[in-house]
Amino acid sequence: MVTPPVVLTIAGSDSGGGAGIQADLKTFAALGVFGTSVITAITAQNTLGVTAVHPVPADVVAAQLDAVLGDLPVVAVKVGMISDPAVAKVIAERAGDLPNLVVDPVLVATAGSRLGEAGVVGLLLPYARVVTPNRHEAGALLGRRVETVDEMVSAAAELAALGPRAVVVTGSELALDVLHVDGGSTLLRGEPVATGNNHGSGCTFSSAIAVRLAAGDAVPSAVAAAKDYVNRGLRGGASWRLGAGPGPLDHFGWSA
Ligand SMILES: Nc1ncnc2c1ncn2[C@@H]1O[C@H](COP(=O)(O)OP(=O)(O)OP(=O)(O)O)[C@@H](O)[C@H]1O
Ligand SMILES: Cc1ncc(CO)c(N)n1
Repeated sequence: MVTPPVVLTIAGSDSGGGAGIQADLKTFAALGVFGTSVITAITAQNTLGVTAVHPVPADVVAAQLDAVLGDLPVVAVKVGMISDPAVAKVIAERAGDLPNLVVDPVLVATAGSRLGEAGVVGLLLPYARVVTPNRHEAGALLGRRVETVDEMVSAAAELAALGPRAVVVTGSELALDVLHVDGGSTLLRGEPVATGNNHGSGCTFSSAIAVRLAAGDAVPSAVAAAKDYVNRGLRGGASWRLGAGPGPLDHFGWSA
């Protein structure tokens, strides 16, 4: 086999396996890249919720980053859960070594637990090639409500003005996302999937974007491919039962 591209996720661990680092590494494996990981926090979590969060100290995050970047040829990076400003600073200081940086603002888990702060995630926006908030996260970053499609369009443009080269405000169950890139906005319409199993959809989406950027795609085609991959994962997992709450996606096409 030829040497695969190396992609890095900097994120929190979800013990339930559906979101966070676990969703990211599954996405990387499914899409044919070699996944590496820097863990920012350990969460005790399942499909019903989060029962404990243990942040990893900033110096240990820095050591993980240096270990990966000092040895492996990372070509794209996804950032998920960051709850500590000192960890955001460690990442920002190494931004020059983090190509194709996709930042997924993780603020609240599906079941309602707080996992991050808008003020901390905001520190990373200037370094991002792509930022992928859902409507709620976009609203938290801007300090107002973002609900309608018009509000998603203006939020994407305002977030782009904070420094990232592109912004995707995702519409969750609407399957309608707004992409802002190169000064213009595009509506991305997907096929809505009727499913309760959406735990980790945002993690999967941002990781899949990083994979396509690693392959050299421009942002619009990377985002379109990621949206398609998430849609297949949601459809595949729509009728399985993994846990009593919102379950994970089918990352590997097992249900196809
Ligand atoms: N039920 C659905 N049917 C079709 N597409 C969906 C559905 N739910 C989410 N998506 C798509 O999945 C992608 C991820 O966006 P989503 O808004 O779910 O992320 P998120 O809310 O950040 O996820 P998370 O719950 O992991 O935080 C987007 O392209 C969105 O349109
Ligand atoms: C660790 C972690 N990261 C991200 C999310 C968002 O889905 C989650 N629930 N848990």
